[in-house]
Amino acid sequence: AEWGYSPTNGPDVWARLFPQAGGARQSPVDICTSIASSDSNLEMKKLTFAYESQSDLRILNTGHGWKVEAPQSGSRLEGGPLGEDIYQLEQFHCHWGETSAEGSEHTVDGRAYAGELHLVHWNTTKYQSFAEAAQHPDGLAVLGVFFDVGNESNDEIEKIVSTLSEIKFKGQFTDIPDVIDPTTFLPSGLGYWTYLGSLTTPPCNECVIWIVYKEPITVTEEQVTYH
Ligand SMILES: NS(=O)(=O)c1nccs1
Ligand SMILES: [Zn+2]
Repeated sequence: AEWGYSPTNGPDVWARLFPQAGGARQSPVDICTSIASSDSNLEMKKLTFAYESQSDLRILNTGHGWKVEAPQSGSRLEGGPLGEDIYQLEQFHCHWGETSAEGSEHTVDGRAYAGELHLVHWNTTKYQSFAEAAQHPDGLAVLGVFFDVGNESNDEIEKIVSTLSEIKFKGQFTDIPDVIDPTTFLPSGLGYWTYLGSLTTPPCNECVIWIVYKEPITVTEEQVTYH
């Protein structure tokens, strides 16, 4: 039985097929800004990231959005809530909705954004592979960036969504000819919320250190709704 978002295969029944979905640190969550506490340690150990630019990345229609496979041995995400470990980019993907009124996974004080980009990294200091890292509580680090709908389109996102007409069906993939630099997906304001959570889709492993940026990036309606 394929998991999805309908009443018979959606999040409320995932725990039947994927036991971890019934766990104590499940994502996504609603971020209640009034009870989020600031942590001076995080300010001391700044979160730093370094990405390579890559071309000919493969993009996949996951059936729930798009996913770009982007294993980058030269990338590094470290500091902030990540202790002494170095995390490496594995892939990035997007969650969106039928309309721009909803689509993000995390919400902020009950408010959903039009979509949410996830940059998925794994702990290469402690583990030998993405799959192994996903079995440990500090295995993955995912950067979440909210999409806000506005008048200006995002050029980097355009390079990605312009290929979607070639992969209309689940399981199809194609190459993105353009050079993609993941750094350009990040907002200018680097304030973030962080918490210990899980993969937001099955198998919902409780292995993710979440880092959700406060500032959304702006995209156009077309860039964040599937037709
Ligand atoms: N949406 S997520 O980044 O938590 C994720 N789920 C499965 C692999 S990566
Ligand atoms: Zn995701």
